[in-house]
Amino acid sequence: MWGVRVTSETFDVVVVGGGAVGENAAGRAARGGLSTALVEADLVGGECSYWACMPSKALLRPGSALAAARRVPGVRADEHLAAAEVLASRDGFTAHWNDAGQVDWAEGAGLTVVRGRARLTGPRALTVTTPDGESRALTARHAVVLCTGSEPVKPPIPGLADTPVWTSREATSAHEVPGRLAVLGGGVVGVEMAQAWARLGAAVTLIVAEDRPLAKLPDFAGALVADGLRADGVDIRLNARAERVSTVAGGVAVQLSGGDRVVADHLLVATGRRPATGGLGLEHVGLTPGEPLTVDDSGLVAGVAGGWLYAAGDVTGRAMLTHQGKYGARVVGDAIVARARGELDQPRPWSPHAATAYHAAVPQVVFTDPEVASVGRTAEAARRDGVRTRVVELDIAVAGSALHARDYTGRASMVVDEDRRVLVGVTFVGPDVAELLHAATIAIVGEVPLDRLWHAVPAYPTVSEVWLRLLEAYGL
Ligand SMILES: Cc1cc2nc3c(=O)[nH]c(=O)nc-3n(C[C@H](O)[C@H](O)[C@H](O)COP(=O)(O)OP(=O)(O)OC[C@H]3O[C@@H](n4cnc5c(N)ncnc54)[C@H](O)[C@@H]3O)c2cc1C
Ligand SMILES: NC(=O)c1ccc[n+]([C@@H]2O[C@H](COP(=O)([O-])OP(=O)(O)OC[C@H]3O[C@@H](n4cnc5c(N)ncnc54)[C@H](O)[C@@H]3O)[C@@H](O)[C@H]2O)c1
Repeated sequence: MWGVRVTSETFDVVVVGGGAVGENAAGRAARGGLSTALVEADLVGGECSYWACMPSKALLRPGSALAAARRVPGVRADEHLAAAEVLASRDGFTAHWNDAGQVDWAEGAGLTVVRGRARLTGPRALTVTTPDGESRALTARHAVVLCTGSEPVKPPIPGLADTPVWTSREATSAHEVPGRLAVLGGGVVGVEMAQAWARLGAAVTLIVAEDRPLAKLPDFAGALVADGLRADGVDIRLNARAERVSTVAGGVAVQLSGGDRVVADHLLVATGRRPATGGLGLEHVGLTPGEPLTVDDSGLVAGVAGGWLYAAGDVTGRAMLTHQGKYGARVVGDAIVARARGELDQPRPWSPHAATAYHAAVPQVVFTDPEVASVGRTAEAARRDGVRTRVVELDIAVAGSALHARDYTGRASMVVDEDRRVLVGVTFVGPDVAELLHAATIAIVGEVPLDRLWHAVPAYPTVSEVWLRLLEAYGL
């Protein structure tokens, strides 16, 4: 092409997308001795580091700590959050949106970092358009791994497309506390950001389409989180449908069905995400742009012959969580190395080359106050899978919880596969329950029989004694 310099390079593996997931896939491939390029269009580290997990938790943690202190008898925690310092601390956690540290890590791990936007041009072949407009043709001897993440979905609400709104990027990187913030969507982003900004001083209205926030989780989770948000002054509109969004003087207005109108300085649209598969050249390898990439448990993309195209993370549409995507990426990287050595055909479930946990035990924490920590299947999902279930559900009321906080309010449930007498799902809701979760993940992945779990004695007086209460309530 006139005026455009084209260079051509070959690597064993080319990973497209340098988010947490791409970094892990590339890191494992390089560790296995394969020459590996990591192509990133924006910041190495991706969404999680700069506009998602890290900044959102940096915004939430000070409020959780202050609320926790206030719940302990005898602690005088009269102070308010120092918003400017919280925002400055958040800026530190995002390294001020500078990826030099992560590029250093990648190069230290032996990766070649390629800056630019990649698209497939055919089997094992890509073109990268660099920030200065040059084209680099990359060829992969063994594998291309797509780790391009996800993008926010905006529902087709009249006026929304023409109104400037916040996505999670603005909500996690804003440098001022808004006076009034409206949040559309009662999912994980919606509840976390509603609480973070409410505790930093914003007047927050949360617009929820269902009868409770977090509607994908067991009922009690959404109910307890709604109580927590209301205690922070969040105005929650349940069963609310946004009919029109418009710009008004000084902000944004959301017209709700039933006649109510919410006016705010900013509107955060938090109505879900979809895999980012547009503009990737998928049509050149027989796939449909815009659709999620369906993968097998070793990460191989379905519908592509030759066993060279892999994907991991949000782009697959499987659980959109950093830890889960990184797990899938480790599996992909190791599977590519094993296949390059001729050591792998079909991976066995639970082997290092099969991301089997996706089917059984995906852990997630919603970092609100109270926290929601869940792993495995809900009772409904297990029943849909044909599992004969029994659910045990109770309040978290043990010596450890009483000591942990005055009027500790929390609830726990476990879903038991009655035929195998093992756990298939566990949910905890309450202050600081996040760290209880890994025990549940281990019990589910290990398929620990309840009769053996009975011998895992929780220390006294910890909140973990709720495990004992759950097993007693089951009948042990
Ligand atoms: C507000 C918010 C909070 C969250 N909090 C948590 C949390 O606490 N815990 C948790 O587990 N998960 C959390 N998540 C989810 C988590 O952020 C994602 O699951 C995770 O970032 C997915 O990682 P990824 O590498 O697949 O995608 P991404 O992080 O999106 O990375 C994809 C990368 O690919 C690059 N890219 C895309 N297309 C191209 C191309 N053609 N060429 C080159 N590069 C390209 C992008 O620039 C990007 O850097 C949160 C999400 C949001 C929105
Ligand atoms: N702590 C964490 O692990 C964490 C935190 C934030 C985000 N995430 C991940 O990021 C992804 C995206 O999060 P999210 O909250 O955007 O998606 P989500 O799918 O969790 O929730 C989207 C919400 O928007 C609602 N919604 C959709 N259309 C609507 C409309 N027209 N009007 C009103 N409400 C509408 C849905 O009912 C749902 O409650 C999720 O997969 C989540 O797991 C994880």
